[in-house]
Amino acid sequence: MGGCVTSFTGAHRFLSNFWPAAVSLDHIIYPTVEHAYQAAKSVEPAKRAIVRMMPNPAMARTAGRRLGVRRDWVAVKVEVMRHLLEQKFAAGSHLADALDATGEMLLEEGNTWGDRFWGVYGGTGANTLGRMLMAIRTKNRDCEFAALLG
Ligand SMILES: Nc1nc(O)c(N)c(N[C@@H]2O[C@H](COP(=O)(O)O)[C@@H](O)[C@H]2O)n1
Repeated sequence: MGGCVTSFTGAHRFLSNFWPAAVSLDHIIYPTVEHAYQAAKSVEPAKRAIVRMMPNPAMARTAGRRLGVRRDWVAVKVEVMRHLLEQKFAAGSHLADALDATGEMLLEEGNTWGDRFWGVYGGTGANTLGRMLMAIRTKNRDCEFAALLG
């Protein structure tokens, strides 16, 4: 199955970081990747707790953006995101199955909020989130193949 997912909406909403999925950050569980990613901007447990308690991911994002980021944030944020997404789409989970069902489709978080780092806005962007999801999709398949071979 080729083609392209150009926004994480509708049937592909589960690809968004706003989708409910319990993930762990430093042994604390967060309700969505967005909650955990935004909390990770700070190393202070009290600030992380404020983000974790937000009732929805949009509010977690707003709260996270007000934290003031840790000094190494730019250096670590991609690895933080990868760590969280690997949990969300852990091989064998129903979300991993849904990701696998996207076949060979190009995954792009086309967006209206101007994000050209994680997604694509106005036809351009690094699409870092989409590329990570496609890499996890491939990795999960490789693991499954390796397990079949024993
Ligand atoms: N679904 C969704 N709705 C929005 O309104 C968004 N802004 C996003 N983007 C997500 O925000 C995170 C990046 O936040 P920072 O710019 O680093 O503060 C990342 O998870 C994007 O996917 N998504």
